[in-house]
Amino acid sequence: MEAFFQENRDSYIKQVATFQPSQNQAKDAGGELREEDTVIAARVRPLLPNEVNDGEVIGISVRPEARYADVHELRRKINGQPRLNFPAPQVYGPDQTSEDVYQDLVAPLLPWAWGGGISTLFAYGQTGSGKTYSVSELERLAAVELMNGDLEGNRDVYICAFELLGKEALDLLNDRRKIVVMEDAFGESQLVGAVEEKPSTAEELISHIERSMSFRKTAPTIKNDSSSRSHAVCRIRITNKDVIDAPDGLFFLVDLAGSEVDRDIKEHSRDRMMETRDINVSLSTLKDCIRGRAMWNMTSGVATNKRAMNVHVPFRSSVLTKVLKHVFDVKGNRYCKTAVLACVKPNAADAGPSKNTLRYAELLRVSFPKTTPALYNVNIPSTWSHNALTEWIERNSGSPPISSSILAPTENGTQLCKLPKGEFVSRCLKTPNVSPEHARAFYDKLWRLHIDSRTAKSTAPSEGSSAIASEDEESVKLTVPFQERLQPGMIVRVRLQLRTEFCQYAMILCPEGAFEKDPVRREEMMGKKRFVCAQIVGAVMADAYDLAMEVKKVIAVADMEAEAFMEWDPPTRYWFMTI
Ligand SMILES: Nc1ncnc2c1ncn2[C@@H]1O[C@H](COP(=O)(O)OP(=O)(O)OP(=O)(O)O)[C@@H](O)[C@H]1O
Repeated sequence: MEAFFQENRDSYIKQVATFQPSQNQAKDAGGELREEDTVIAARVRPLLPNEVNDGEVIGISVRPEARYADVHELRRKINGQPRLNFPAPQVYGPDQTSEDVYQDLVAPLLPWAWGGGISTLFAYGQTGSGKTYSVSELERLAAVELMNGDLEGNRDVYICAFELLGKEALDLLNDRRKIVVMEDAFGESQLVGAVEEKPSTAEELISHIERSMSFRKTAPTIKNDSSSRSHAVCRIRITNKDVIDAPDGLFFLVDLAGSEVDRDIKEHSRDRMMETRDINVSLSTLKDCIRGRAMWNMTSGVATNKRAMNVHVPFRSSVLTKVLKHVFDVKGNRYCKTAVLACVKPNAADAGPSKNTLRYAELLRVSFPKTTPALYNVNIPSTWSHNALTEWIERNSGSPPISSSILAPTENGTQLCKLPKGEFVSRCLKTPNVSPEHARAFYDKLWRLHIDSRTAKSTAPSEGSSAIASEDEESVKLTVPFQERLQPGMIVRVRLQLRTEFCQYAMILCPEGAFEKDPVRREEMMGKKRFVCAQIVGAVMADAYDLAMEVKKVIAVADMEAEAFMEWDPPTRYWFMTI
């Protein structure tokens, strides 16, 4: 190939320089960069000075405005014709800086993690393509933004960094000591023995990042190319001090092992072959997980959720994806934002591996045919437009009403349901006089409605019927005083001393006398308008209630103050107040 390339070198250079894309290829191929939860981009690094000195030739041209990378592969029969065009939401060429990449790719991930969500950046590509260079620059920029930026709120930031080499996980902030990756009793991935630092300034955070990188490069026990054989993971954990029960935000920056499949063919050492096999398995599993997760993100927000139900994310198939369980486990119900940066060498000699890198990146892209938006249904938040959502917030957020313009300034129903709990509650708290309990209860209310709408059988109205009919019926019901609507299962607020404590809530079980055998006496008892009720007591969890069926009391309607709305939460087996 070398001789073949030398023979055709001049013709190749000429053809690449005069290459004109076809009309189709010249069109803008990208999608909306910021709207998607998973963004795939490519970065082609410059030819390095030593490569120029060695007479290497550029074989990939980038058209950022058309969002294409053209790979010019010299082949025996097709003389230097472009072989592959890579459409991506964004393609960065040698002239573009890490700041450019940061602004498009990483800047949107930070507020998401800051608000309690999960964000991940992966750098993929062959050895020497610029993965470590890009990730380290992006990490530095992110560190400055996190510690000195304009992100609002009271947060603590923690960092840990580790390397996955074969089946081992090594702590990059602790002399490459082994750490154990295991799932705890709650199904969370834990890094047992990993050191987590708590920087208080951007400089400290950067120095931890640099320290972890230096371990990767200079550890004496490992071979020179270890960085291309291991995945390096930097995990930034962000705790929300304003909303203490909100899940921590997580930001993973992952510098993946080099992607070339056949590098160990020459060496034939068993260990190396196994290592390569592990890397290939992990990169292939990663592809399935990123695609699966993107598909879940896309489909779980829509009314017909069959596709979301069928999505399989095989994160247990490799150590890398097991470590990143938070990112991929759809049972966690937390939405993730992911960016993948496919790093590419510009060299003509590497056109083959570069083509594979771009193909891999292309495989990560998930697109669904555009469908007509689902019909508005008051019970399905994913069908709510921004206006419908605004109205719903105003009518359902209790007293004082939560400001819809602060909670959801631009969002529609699907987007608000995806918002991490910490961010949702923090936004609610910006409305004066809204308490954290109020904000949390409102979050739970929306989230439960969303989950119910996803798990319920299709509740979409049949053709011709009004989508808001059920709401209308409920509204009519609510105009009748609650005393005239009393029925078993209804929860009421009472002004009685029920057990030892002053308990305010009880569930109606049946009218007093309902089981009386003597009809005359039954008639008399039922005429008294008294009901057998079960007491509802505070549970151990905040804002949760338990139904104490064993503590029954007969309560007169006159002692009932109002109807109360509580919702049964199957996972916790408690009742929660509906606002
Ligand atoms: N955008 C860029 N601008 C200038 N130099 C770059 C750029 N990207 C990478 N380089 C240089 O290219 C070389 C290889 O980059 P880097 O080490 O990041 O590759 P890598 O893909 O991480 O390789 P490995 O898999 O072996 O770790 C380095 O010398 C780096 O400084």
